[in-house]
Amino acid sequence: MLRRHGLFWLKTCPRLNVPRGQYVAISHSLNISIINQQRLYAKGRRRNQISKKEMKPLNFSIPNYISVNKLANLLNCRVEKLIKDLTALGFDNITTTYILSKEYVELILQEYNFALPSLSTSTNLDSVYEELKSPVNPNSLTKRPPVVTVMGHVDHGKTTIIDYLRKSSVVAQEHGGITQHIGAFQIITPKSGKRITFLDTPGHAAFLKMRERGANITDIIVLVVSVEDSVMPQTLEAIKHAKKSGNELIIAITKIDRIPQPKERERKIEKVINDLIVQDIPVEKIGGDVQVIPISAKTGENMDLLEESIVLLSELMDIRAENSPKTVAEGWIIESQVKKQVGNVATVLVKKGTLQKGKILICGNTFCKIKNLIDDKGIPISKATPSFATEIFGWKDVPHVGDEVIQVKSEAIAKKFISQRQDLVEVQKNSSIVERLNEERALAKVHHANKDKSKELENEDAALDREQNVGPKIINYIIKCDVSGSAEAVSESICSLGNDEVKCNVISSSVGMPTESDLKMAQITDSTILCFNLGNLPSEVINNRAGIKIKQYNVIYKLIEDVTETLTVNLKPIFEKKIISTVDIREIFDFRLKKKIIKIAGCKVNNGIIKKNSMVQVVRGPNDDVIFEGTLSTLKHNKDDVAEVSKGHECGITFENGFEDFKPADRILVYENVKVPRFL
Ligand SMILES: Nc1nc2c(ncn2[C@@H]2O[C@H](COP(=O)(O)OP(=O)(O)OP(=O)(O)O)[C@@H](O)[C@H]2O)c(=O)[nH]1
Repeated sequence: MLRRHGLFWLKTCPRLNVPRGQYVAISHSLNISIINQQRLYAKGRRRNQISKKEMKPLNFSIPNYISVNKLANLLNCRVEKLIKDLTALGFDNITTTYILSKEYVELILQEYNFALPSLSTSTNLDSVYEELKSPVNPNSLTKRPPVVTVMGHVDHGKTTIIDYLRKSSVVAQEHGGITQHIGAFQIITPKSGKRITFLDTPGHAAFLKMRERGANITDIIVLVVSVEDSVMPQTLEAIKHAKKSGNELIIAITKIDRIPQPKERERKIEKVINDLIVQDIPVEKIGGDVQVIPISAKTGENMDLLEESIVLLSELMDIRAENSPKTVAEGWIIESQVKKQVGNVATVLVKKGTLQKGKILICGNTFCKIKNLIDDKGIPISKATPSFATEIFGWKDVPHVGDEVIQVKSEAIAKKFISQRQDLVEVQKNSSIVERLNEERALAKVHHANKDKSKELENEDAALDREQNVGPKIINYIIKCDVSGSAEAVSESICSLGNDEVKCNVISSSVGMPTESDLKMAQITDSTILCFNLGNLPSEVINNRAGIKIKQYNVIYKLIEDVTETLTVNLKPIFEKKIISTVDIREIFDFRLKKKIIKIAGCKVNNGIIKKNSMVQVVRGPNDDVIFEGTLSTLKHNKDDVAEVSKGHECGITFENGFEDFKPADRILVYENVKVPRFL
């Protein structure tokens, strides 16, 4: 089990058939250990051998998320038993409020011998478009140009190299100087006449972003090191990326023109090489295969050598791809933007197949019917083959840099797959919320356990609820708006409301009517759904069965006012003492009750009324030092017990808990606790 973005990545899961990249929401602190997980799966395998006849039918549908408590209800078993069984299965620190994801519920149900209709599908965000791709046909692979990324420390000369290459290629190809920045460009080497594709800045950014996703769009990295500075922090960073990516490496030692004196130049170049050897770069000097080319991007010295070295290396690498128009085309977005007059455009680096006008591409949450293809010189082209970067017009929305592009047969198919992907995005969003909740609850539980061990015996949920009062009280909201701008504005406005005692927490904010999944999430997180500018809501949303509070607004200040009011109501109450009567103690009487002598305060009510259940303070001296605070035990008029005594009348008083340390001239202040209005 591998950890990934705080979730756990089930690499191989025999029963769920979870593919690489599929993850399930288990919190760090509450995860089931690897050993226990293996135990769970091993049990699962044995369970698979149980005959179908022995299986119990499942009479409910499995929700995406469910608390242990509710699962126990559905299974008609005691929650304590379910927790015990879950612990035996390997779940640590499970509480009744712990939220289980569908995948785990399925495992648990199998453990309980339930016949599941079919196990969760194995699609995830990374693989949702996989089935659109065509398998590689080794027979139709043809050579393609290498794709090169230039990396190195700041100011070491990356841009100057790229500028030199672009300009020289423009001049060489006589395209009249029309150049345009599309994130990648191609050169034709002067000697061998071979093509190389360079990822232009932000090639570096795109490279890193795609590498994060496990994709590798570069074949060769040119590591630029200034002869003057040698290896610097970002050089090390680039070396790290290069090693991790497994890309071939070529070293370009730049700015050699700055050291005209040959011997000094030689010495400096040697130093750079030695510094690289220290970093475990297998340069040719020590018998390795990493070429080192000293260059000047200013004067052009050895630039042709650098280009030819790249060609040579790519020849050795034998870089190939399918380029037939019949192959399903694939590529990567390396730049995207909205252009005036033409709309959404994106530069696609082609990985396989051939891009042509009219073809339909899917990418993230958008798609495109290719209207036009433009090359890096700004010239319209009829097709783009592997390793070419081309600007493509016709996207419905601007695709994201680093996203994969895949050809689809029709717009209908594109829409269908995008909708599937959006569902998965929703599921992923929810799993991270669930994970956060589980973690918060686990932390609260640990806090609770540390603070008061004796509470362990108490009802866990009740104790947990109390502990969750530690820190500010959190009021959860789910925001649904007409447009994303409003969703952001509402979310930002209400997030800033609150103080140390009570705070808003936006569980999610999105565009559109509240969905089934929003309602479920609101139920799990005890959230109110705030709808802004949505018009009439469907009655099944307003009258939802779970009783989730849905509030509707079309004026933002009204929404903020309402949320502020809710927060205010949730502020901890503050009470002030209000004196409603004062009573003088005049004499002390001894009263014999059975064998005990009891002291009675003989008093006179100065103002107001004293009642039997009044809260009082007994005060003494000029500073009204409080010597007792509490309630009365008895209140008598003459010898009779009375409920109250009013102004001007005498009475006999004893106090709760046997307090008798009063003297004549002490005073009794009768008070009420009055709630003080609070504001945020
Ligand atoms: N003399 C000389 N100057 C160079 C050479 N290469 C780059 N320079 C200069 O070095 C400075 C930095 O060069 P850039 O190409 O901007 O460096 P960079 O690595 O792209 O910098 P960042 O984009 O900021 O990371 C500029 O003033 C260039 O003119 C070279 O080969 N010779």
